[in-house]
Amino acid sequence: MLKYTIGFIKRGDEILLLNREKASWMGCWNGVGGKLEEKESPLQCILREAYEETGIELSNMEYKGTVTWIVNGKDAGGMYVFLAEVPETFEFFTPIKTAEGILDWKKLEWILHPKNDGIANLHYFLPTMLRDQATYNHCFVYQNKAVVDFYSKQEDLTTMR
Ligand SMILES: Nc1nc2c([nH]c(=O)n2[C@H]2C[C@H](O)[C@@H](COP(=O)(O)OP(=O)(O)OP(=O)(O)O)O2)c(=O)[nH]1
Repeated sequence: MLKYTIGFIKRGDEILLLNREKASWMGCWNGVGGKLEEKESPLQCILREAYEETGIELSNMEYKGTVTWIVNGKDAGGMYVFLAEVPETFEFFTPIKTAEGILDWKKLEWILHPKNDGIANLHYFLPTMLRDQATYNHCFVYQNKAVVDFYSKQEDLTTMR
């Protein structure tokens, strides 16, 4: 079982991102989400975290796979990834300053721009996740803070039943 969830709320060509105020995330835009609580399923966790962090009550989010990290040769855990598409008419006015940080709708073009270093490592896995119906296991290999390898594998759902 992985420890975290991350979720992307998509409205047209924008995604609602959070710039957390926590020291470890300072200045870095990322999806909503957080740590799984005891006895909570990944879906329950992301729906709770999305509500806590944005106030948006989603009834469902689509499971899109996992992201895991290997840091200096060691398994460093990972997160379950979810997506929710809301209609383009969905009203949620930003930027909003919350207890967690700042929420804002960000254009996909901005999120995926290769020169954008004000964002968590989303450009590696977000395009596949948005394009493909299948679920994937994405893996980052870090050497200290630098990504030295990244690979994705389509999830084999037969082994998960
Ligand atoms: N894109 C990306 N997201 C990450 C990475 N590592 C990581 O924890 N996340 C995600 C998982 C969660 O959605 C979020 C972590 O949020 P958080 O540490 O504030 O979680 P939390 O509020 O539940 O934690 P806590 O206050 O209970 O300690 O960031 C990463 O390397 N890349």
